[in-house]
Amino acid sequence: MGILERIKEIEAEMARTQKNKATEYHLGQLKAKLAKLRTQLLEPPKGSSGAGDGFEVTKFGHGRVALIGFPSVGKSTLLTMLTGTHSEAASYEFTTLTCIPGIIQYNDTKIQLLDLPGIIEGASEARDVIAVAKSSDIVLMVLDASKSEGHRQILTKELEAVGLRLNKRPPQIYFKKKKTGGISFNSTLTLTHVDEKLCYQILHEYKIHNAEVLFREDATVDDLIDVIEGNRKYMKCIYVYNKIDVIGIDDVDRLARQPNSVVISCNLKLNLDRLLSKMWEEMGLVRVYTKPQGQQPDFSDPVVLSTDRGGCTVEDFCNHIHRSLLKDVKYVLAWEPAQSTTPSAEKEEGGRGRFKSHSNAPSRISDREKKAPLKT
Ligand SMILES: Nc1nc2c(ncn2[C@@H]2O[C@H](COP(=O)(O)OP(=O)(O)OP(=O)(O)O)[C@@H](O)[C@H]2O)c(=O)[nH]1
Ligand SMILES: [K+]
Ligand SMILES: [Mg+2]
Repeated sequence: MGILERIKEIEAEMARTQKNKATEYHLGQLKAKLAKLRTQLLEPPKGSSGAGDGFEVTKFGHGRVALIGFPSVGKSTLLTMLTGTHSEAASYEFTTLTCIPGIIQYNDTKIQLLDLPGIIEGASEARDVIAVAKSSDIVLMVLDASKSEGHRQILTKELEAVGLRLNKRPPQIYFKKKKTGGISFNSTLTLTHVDEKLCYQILHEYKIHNAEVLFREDATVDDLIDVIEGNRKYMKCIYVYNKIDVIGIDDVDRLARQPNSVVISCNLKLNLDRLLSKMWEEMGLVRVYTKPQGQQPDFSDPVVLSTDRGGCTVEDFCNHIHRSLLKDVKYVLAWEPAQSTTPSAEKEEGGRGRFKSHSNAPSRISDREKKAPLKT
């Protein structure tokens, strides 16, 4: 039996098993079996040079955003609107068959936007699409506002099946395999989903007999499996409801109020600016403008750091300029614009912007200070 059939079989068994205290252990075991099979499915076939890079395009700019969605929700139309790069759009499904990159210019930064083929439920060909999604900083899940709201759940489930976790943080479970000593199971609080026996059973399924497990939150079996698998990718996702021009205002209002959601219409160019600002916000990019002594800073060419990738400390900034810079840095003058998205020279010169650190301490900055966060 192939992996896909075995997955189907386990899913069917899970569906017909009633959820209660008595079946809890059996269901947990099935979940672990399923997770193992899905991981196998993601592994490149033996002898190949690694699958999943079929759609890969070169990274460009300060960040990367992938458009994921069912066919014909308007991904290509959106790419064309936001980047000016033409991506064929049409009323038939699977108009887009490959990955098409475009560049969004926003807040003096360049963000790479990737248009991708539509995903359909249960299609393992989605592997290339998902590999590209995993390589990006955030995902825009494009949804058709006029279609079933269930689409969002279906797609989320599809992505979860391949190890993507959207808008979730990694479970607070410490897990370490050991050579000897058996299983040590501990928790810092009362657990309501997982007990020692269930944990042992899951570990047994993975043939792990020596390990340290410490629950720091009331996590579920699924969380425990995610931690054992160790290959999950935690990503931010914005749910983009397109085509609001064809639905009523009450529905628009309801969709707009959902968490992490933005409603838009490509056809009527509605709310695209809101989408861009939300995207920018979620990417956690920080601009640092350098100022030569006695001159105005160049406000068109910032050094762009990311709170999610790499970090935003003085050290990160120095390393960004040149690897050798850090050891020579004696002090740093940093201005922070007060709540302004576009810093103005006047604000800085007038001293109204908050003068942050090290201004009165032109001595060698400590390693700790080099790790101080830059927030601009
Ligand atoms: N009413 C309406 N139609 C739209 C909007 N945006 C896109 N469309 C239409 O939706 C259809 C599909 O658009 P595409 O951009 O090709 O969708 P896609 O998601 O890229 O589709 P695939 O590449 O096939 O997966 C086209 O006929 C578009 O004109 C919108 O805001 N409102
Ligand atoms: K289409
Ligand atoms: Mg398309």
